[in-house]
Amino acid sequence: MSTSQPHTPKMTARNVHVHYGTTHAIDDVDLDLHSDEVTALIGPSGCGKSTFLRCLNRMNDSVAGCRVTGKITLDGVDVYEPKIDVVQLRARVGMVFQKPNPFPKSIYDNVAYGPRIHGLADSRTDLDEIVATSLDKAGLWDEVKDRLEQPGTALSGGQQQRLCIARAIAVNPEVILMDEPCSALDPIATARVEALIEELKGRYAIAIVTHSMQQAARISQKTAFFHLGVLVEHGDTTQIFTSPQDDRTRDYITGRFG
Ligand SMILES: Nc1ncnc2c1ncn2[C@@H]1O[C@H](COP(=O)(O)OP(=O)(O)OP(=O)(O)O)[C@@H](O)[C@H]1O
Repeated sequence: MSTSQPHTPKMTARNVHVHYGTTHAIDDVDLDLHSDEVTALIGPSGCGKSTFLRCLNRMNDSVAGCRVTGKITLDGVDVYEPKIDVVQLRARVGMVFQKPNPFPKSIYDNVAYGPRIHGLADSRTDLDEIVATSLDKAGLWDEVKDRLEQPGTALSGGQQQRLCIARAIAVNPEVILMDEPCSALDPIATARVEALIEELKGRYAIAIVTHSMQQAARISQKTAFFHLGVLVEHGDTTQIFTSPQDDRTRDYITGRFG
């Protein structure tokens, strides 16, 4: 659960640069993520949105040739310090991907997997409770409660994405990173996931990469516009969409490029 004061950022990024070999993918980015807030990361293809998102829970660690410099903190602690346990970090800073990726296991075991490896349940009853609560928070419980032993992969795409969100929630994250979570979903499933993000924002700091300006405007309180690896502009979503300060932001949100 959040330990930050409301005005204290949950996560901070300062002077963050990312290189893939000789490609400078992120160039001196500063950004804060706050609890109780959704931050949308927008910008044209290849501008570095996913790269930046993946730095926040060190998903880039395993990418060959990727080098991250600068400082990223969670509750004031540098997440790149050698003492940081990356498995614990990724439980605190969970991730939901573009394509729903349930494990080839039952619905129950998909959600129970994290709590089991992190020792969060003392008994089967505890585990049952965590699974039920997580599925409920993810808005999926009523649809699956009578078929928890069926494979997660047998659900619809939208249900699978909500299962992946339940899986992230099950280990009590403080931050949830979402990389285009609705791009593989139809409009109805998208609306359900957006409604879920709206409900979840009271409990977690959420950062979401999206190509949809409408989605960013609907679900986020803060918007960060990236271009060629640079964070061009960041602020209240309403301000970014109604009175952007930079011509590049204005051109992008009005559809002149991207
Ligand atoms: N694994 C990788 N190896 C080498 N270069 C990479 C790798 N991943 C991304 N890049 C490069 O880093 C830059 C930023 O890519 P990134 O995927 O972060 O952009 P993006 O804004 O998320 O794009 P999109 O909206 O198309 O998903 C691009 O130039 C891309 O080619």
